[in-house]
Amino acid sequence: MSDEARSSVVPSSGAASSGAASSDAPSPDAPSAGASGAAAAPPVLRAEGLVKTYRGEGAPAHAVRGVDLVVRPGEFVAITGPSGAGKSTLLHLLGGLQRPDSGRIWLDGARVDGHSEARWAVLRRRRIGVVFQFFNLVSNLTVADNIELPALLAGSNARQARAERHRLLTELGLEGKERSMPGELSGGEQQRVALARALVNHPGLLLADEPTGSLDSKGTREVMRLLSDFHQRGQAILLVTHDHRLASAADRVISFFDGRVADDAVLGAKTGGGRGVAGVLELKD
Ligand SMILES: Nc1ncnc2c1ncn2[C@@H]1O[C@H](COP(=O)(O)OP(=O)(O)OP(=O)(O)O)[C@@H](O)[C@H]1O
Repeated sequence: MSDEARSSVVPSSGAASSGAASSDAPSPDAPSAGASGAAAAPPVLRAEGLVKTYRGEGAPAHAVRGVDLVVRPGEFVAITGPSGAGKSTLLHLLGGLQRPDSGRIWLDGARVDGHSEARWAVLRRRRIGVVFQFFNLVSNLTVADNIELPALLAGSNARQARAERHRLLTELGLEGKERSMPGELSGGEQQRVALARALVNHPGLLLADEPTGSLDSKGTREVMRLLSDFHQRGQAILLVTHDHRLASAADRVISFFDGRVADDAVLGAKTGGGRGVAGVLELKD
């Protein structure tokens, strides 16, 4: 079906994600070096042939029409595109928050698309951090508890969870807010707490769905600077944003349109490196 034709998300650097993997085993076709320099390391995330159609009362919405995607360790990839293009749906499929109609997903080389809800929940606790536009903090838990809870659930003891929470809050400039409730914080502060919660278990991949979408320009700058800092220290990030200025902080920008990849540009190949937060810092209120 032409509607469901697969759109290759192979980076323009020539790194390959194609080749139908036919088993649950880690895929043998290791990507070649990308512009980000993450040579032959296995992908942190790989997806093939993802399709998602919403079927309700009216006409079906073909949100994702066949997408292949590879994210390498330490890579910062932005997915940008107009409203309704299918960006959030794609991110939700990749994080196991929604199920594809068809297609396959690997995390660190292991097939995961057939996992139960419970196994996906474990993955999101340990190996994939997720941040959303509206923070999704637990409103009746303190900042400290919001961050420590996923660490405890993942098996850290209380001392380790406290130490990790302390390290992250310091790094994120939120010292002294441990006992605050989320509702007592600004939007930018709440998103920083959400980032700490997402990163407390050192996931290989951070999925961020419009993380600055409800922030003013100051909050946006703070959050983008932090994302950039974490990326500089090796964190792989997949950022969904409709804002091209924010996308320019990434190594690679995927333009999504009508459920398909319209373009996949490795910024480093063209410019000698992503712009980092430079474009973001120019944002004005
Ligand atoms: N739960 C749902 N039920 C039915 N249709 C949906 C649902 N969620 C999304 N859609 C439809 O799927 C398509 C893709 O939506 P999606 O939210 O993934 O796009 P998006 O690019 O993230 O948009 P935005 O930038 O506005 O958030 C749209 O046509 C949307 O109306």
